[in-house]
Amino acid sequence: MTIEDRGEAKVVTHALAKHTLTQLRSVETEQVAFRKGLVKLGRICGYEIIDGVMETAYETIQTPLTETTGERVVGMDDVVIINVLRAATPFVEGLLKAFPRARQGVISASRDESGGMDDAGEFDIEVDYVKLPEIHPEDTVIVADPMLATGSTMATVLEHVQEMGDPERLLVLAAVSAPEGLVRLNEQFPDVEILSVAIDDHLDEEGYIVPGLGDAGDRAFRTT
Ligand SMILES: O=P(O)(O)OC[C@H]1O[C@H](OP(=O)(O)OP(=O)(O)O)[C@H](O)[C@@H]1O
Ligand SMILES: O=c1cc[nH]c(=O)[nH]1
Ligand SMILES: [Mg+2]
Repeated sequence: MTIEDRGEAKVVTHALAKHTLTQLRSVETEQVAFRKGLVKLGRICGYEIIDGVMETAYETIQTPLTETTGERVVGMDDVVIINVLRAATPFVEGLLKAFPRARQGVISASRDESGGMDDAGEFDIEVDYVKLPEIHPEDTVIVADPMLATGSTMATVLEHVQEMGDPERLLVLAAVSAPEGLVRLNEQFPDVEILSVAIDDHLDEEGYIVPGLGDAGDRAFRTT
């Protein structure tokens, strides 16, 4: 099993996930490699969710030669993936390789960085576009965003997602999380499972994760 429960979050410890995240962290990694790295990490995390979070069931099948027992992942057709624009777009592209039939939602939510963090360590969040599917009781919902910093964006997104229904599992998937964001989400959304490839050290005074990987959206989209 390459998912470890660290209390505040489950951590994806697969060697290829760590390797890929290290490439993403490096300042030498330019836009195309950065974007491809996020796609790759999304695919690895998708496979890890299948292996470490979802369940399998046995069933009898007929091969061309004989009847035998096979194993299938339960609920592959009941997966919903939410793309938090914009940095999650390549991450979600990778996740979709693991869950090609997922129903998808899109929400544009981003930090208003003009006023900085407030005294509580939070940002105002601008929500420009919301298109989420209905969520059913049997669903596994994965809300993907590579960066979980103060948790302001994800808290806003989760409020919108919860309005769409009550799924069997609600997962937040991040590449890098800060302790501050994990504390906030665990307090505000105790039933949400958080999965991250890394839990970093702290946030700097501008709300960036340290050591982190910088601004994921800017690096993937070549903006400043
Ligand atoms: O936990 P928080 O403090 O809310 O920070 C995390 C958010 O910041 C980044 O998005 P950003 O606002 O930079 O938007 P972008 O994806 O368009 O770059 C990131 O992709 C998260 O959505
Ligand atoms: O470190 C951070 C924090 C928020 N958003 C990012 O892209 N990076
Ligand atoms: Mg950004």
